[in-house]
Amino acid sequence: MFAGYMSGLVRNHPKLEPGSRLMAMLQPERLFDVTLTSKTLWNHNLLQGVVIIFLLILLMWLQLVMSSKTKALKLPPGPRPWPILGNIPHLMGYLRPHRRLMELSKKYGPIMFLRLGSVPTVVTNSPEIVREILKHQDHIFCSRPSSAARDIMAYGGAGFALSDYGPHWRYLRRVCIRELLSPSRIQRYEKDRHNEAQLLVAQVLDASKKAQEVNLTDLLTTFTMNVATMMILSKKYFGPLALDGEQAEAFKECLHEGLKLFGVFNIGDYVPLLKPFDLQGYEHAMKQVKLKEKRVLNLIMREHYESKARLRRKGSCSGAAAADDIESAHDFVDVLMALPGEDGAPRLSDDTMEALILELLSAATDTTAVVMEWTLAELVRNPQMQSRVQEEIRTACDVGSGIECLVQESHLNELQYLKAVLKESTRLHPGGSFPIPHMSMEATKVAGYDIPKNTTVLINLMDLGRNPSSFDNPEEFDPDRWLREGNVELRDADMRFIPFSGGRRMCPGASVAQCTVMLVLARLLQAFDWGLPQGKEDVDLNEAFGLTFGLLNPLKAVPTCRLPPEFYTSEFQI
Ligand code: HEM
Repeated sequence: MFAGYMSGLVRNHPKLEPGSRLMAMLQPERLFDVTLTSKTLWNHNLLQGVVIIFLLILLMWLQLVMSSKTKALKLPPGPRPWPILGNIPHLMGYLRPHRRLMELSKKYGPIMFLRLGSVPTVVTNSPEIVREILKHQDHIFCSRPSSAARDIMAYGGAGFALSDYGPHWRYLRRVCIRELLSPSRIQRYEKDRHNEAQLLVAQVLDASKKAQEVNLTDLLTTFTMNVATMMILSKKYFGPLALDGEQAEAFKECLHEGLKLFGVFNIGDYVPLLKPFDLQGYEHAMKQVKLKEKRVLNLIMREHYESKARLRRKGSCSGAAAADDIESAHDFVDVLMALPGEDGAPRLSDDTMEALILELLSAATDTTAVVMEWTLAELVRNPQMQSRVQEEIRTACDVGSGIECLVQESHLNELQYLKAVLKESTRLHPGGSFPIPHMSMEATKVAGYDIPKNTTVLINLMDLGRNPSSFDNPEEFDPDRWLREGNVELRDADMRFIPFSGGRRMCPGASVAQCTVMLVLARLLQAFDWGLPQGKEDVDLNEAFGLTFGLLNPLKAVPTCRLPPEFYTSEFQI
């Protein structure tokens, strides 16, 4: 969520020294990602320039007043803030700010205080501090900071992933878990996951016939997108057998652009006096995305309203009761529409439903795809581990006489080594750089330090999982460490790594995500041996930086069929 930090600002200057970084930043065309708005502002509007300078002086004065107040507090250690920009210059020029924060944590310790513009921020990489924040003081650290992205693209946080903590969040989260993410609901969509996974295998086979290597990143993203839309909208948008190509393209585009913009560092969120000027042009871009989102979501809502109306007409013609309740809902959107409010009115507004659909799709797709991508990347570079997983699958699926059946969700519990591989992969390569930021709802103390009200909390997931105080040889990919510990489940009670975060804001999609990831990994490994493309000696394990946290370069690998031909064309239905 907090991805993209300063990369958007000084993307072209990764090697600048700290002093020159600031100078580069203060040059308007570099600081503000040359856009139409910035050009207009700086080149043609002297008056606005004067207003900005006046506002900056005002801000400096306000900061002086504020800092005299916070001097009385014992804040966690951190680099000394600059006027107005606070610690923003300490992060500038780094393409991967989570790595820069790892460096700073080495200097300042497990809990670090940064002032990003005017936003107080705590950064941690320590399981003790994480437990303090997400377990013992979860009731204090469970709200979300506001941002232009939330206000513009996410309907002001009308869904629940980005909403402030309170009754609205509680109600929507409960509905989503009950109607979409409970064990019985997850089971209901098993057939869709099975079919999509089988189609993925067929696609790999197809792609491998055309070119030796396969772009797994693309295939996995399409797969997760379809699984999510089938679950939420009962409609498949992408790849073979998909419906409505035009709508799919529009959908893909706005989800993709939206996620990208959620990851940028929008200076107006941190220096509020600059907000009205939209100096980087991000807010303008967000408004454009919002228009696209609205068009797609309105269409989805209209289709659902029309199908409800058709059902109602059919019901009244045949004398049957109108199909307007949760019991007869066809998909999750129907459920949302049927939630009872006061006096028979619908409980949720169209905006709230649209916000929910959007955030569930965004939360479910890229995260799941990148977790699969990293795990496969590790297995491609570790052929012995790959063979061990395949042997485990073969044993679990053995139906006698050396014949293997297709691996199903019912086999997944037996695949302990695959679970350990997945766990180790998410420890080293979490789905995102930080969980969605939390915000303190009142002033408190953590590890003896004062934490002011409205402090944003960033848990550096990669740094946490590689903390040498938690693991021996933390940089090494060693799935056996979990077998030695005797726990291959993704939840770590000590919070030494938290792929799904923890506390009341913990990812509600964790179970369906694990089941989907395990199934796809098992299918792809049962069906194929995966090798490096010709001429490649290793997989490039550099991570991209963004809202989610995939490989910098798409994962390409060479599949070789392992099983008899009929396996690849087996029936889709189970
Ligand atoms: C492997 C895949 C996934 C990973 C790694 C992942 C990870 C996360 C993380 C780290 C958070 C932030 C929690 C926090 O704020 O402390 C989160 C929140 C969330 N996730 Fe996931 N997630 C995954 C899949 C899914 C799926 C499949 C869904 C839904 C179908 C989903 C829905 C959500 C929602 C709605 C939130 C916001 C929760 C709230 O604010 O109360 N996620 N996820």
